[in-house]
Amino acid sequence: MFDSLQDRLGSILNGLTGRGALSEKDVNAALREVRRALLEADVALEVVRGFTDRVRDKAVGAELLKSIKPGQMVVKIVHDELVATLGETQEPIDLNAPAPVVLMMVGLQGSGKTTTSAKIAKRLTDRQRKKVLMASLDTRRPAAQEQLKVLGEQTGVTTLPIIAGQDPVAIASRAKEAGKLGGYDVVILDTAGRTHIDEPLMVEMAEIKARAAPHEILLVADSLTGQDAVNLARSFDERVGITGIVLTRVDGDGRGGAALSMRAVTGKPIKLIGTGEKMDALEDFHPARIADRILGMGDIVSLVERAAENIDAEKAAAMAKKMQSGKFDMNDLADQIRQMQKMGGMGGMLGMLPGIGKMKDQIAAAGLDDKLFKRQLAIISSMTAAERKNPGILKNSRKKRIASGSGTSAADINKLLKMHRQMADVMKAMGKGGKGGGMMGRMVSGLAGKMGLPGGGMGGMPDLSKMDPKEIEALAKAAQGGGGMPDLSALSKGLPSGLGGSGLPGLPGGRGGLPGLSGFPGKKK
Ligand SMILES: Nc1nc2c(ncn2[C@@H]2O[C@H](COP(=O)(O)OP(=O)(O)OP(=O)(O)O)[C@@H](O)[C@H]2O)c(=O)[nH]1
Repeated sequence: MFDSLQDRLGSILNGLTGRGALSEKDVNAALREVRRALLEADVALEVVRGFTDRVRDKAVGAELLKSIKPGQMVVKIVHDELVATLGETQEPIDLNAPAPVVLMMVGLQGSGKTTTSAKIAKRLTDRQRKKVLMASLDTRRPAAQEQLKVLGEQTGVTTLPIIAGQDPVAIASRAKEAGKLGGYDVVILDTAGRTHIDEPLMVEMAEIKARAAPHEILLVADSLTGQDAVNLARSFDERVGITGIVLTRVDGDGRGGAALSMRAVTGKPIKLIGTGEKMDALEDFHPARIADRILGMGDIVSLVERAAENIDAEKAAAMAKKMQSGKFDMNDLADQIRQMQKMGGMGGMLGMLPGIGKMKDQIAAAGLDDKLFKRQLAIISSMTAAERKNPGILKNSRKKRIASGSGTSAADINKLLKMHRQMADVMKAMGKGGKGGGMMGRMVSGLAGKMGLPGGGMGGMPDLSKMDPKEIEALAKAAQGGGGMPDLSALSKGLPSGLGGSGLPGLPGGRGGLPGLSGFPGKKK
């Protein structure tokens, strides 16, 4: 399964992984090969285009991680994009409805509908202890109802007794009624197929749907038919409305085009895959596992994931050092803001402190949420590299340009600059007198810990109780006024007694550059 694609992608990406540097040209050349490989695997053209475009965008803009070669990064990007294309998460059959839950199986003749119905029935019986009733609605092919009966006997699943001459819609009604009366959890309706989609088939499906009110309509499609399977899914969805797809004969499909295109083209999830003729040859469709199988480079993917985690911790440590030396430019400020965003913004950060979680709504209402960070980041990214390094050179005319470039006002820019100046001052002051990285350093490494990264103290939260009260006081004083950051000294008044202060927070302090932490506890009793 996916063998040929695995071989092709493997050799293309292997050619990249060993190299120390990659140019845009290298990436483009590799992506051309990837594109060809996907097309040869019968992946839909529109899916291939979107896929390679997104990989290119991400690969070109990717932040290079120390200890990771650029090619390895590309492998990870391709992997993630495969997972996204396949649908991200596994979607099980949904049985969340009043019993009996009706599953309607639709598809063309010979796609594996009857076999799959029995496989699903067996799985629900064995794994989920469901009481399942199966009914064949195929009155066209003489042996069809008998075939399901035999499979039912084989798997120990009850089938609806056959009444000769009854039409499909009547059988559907009878099955549902029998399901109700017999206390069944699930009723599976195996509908008739055709060699191709035609009007009578669609009319019949619509009538059965109206009568049986199925909770799931699962299209059974043959993986080996590639793009035809995808087009079939689209047509069935338009006419009948499907809720999911079961792809059969995946065991014989070396190309995988249907599996890869289905979700992106139809928007409907592949829920299960058939991997053989035996009754237990049915597997959940896990996008991440399928991507692993297609790419066969699991080691590299997890290597990059680990490195990305470490880099955050390293960044935090480097930031602490920078702050100590007082070299804190607009790039560093942007990094800080991004860190805060990662933590879920001001609300998210405060939510980690005991007793403050409830204030989140007030913080959001006061506009101190992500929007503020976004505005601040927009301002910084509208500056030139030189301005970011040394914001002191910004003239009023440039401020106006930046304001219009970032959709803000000159006042916003002044606030941000003031905030930066004050933060830099505080860092410098703390760096001189500070020990062990200063408060901000500890805060940063504390936050890193909270994110599950190495280097955090006290379960990751900045351990304010161990901090020198003078340090906090100095920071708070220097931080008053200016800037667009919230003044936490006001917030802290609302902290429960154990954390100092009383009464409700007077939100927002608003003028504070850096959060005024004066109200935080100095030492624990
Ligand atoms: N290798 C393999 N064979 C399968 C799979 N699913 C079904 N088959 C085989 O495909 C053949 C046709 O399956 P059926 O279940 O009879 O197909 P159907 O869609 O019900 O066909 P009609 O009843 O004619 O509409 C059978 O021989 C199955 O054993 C699968 O996942 N892998």
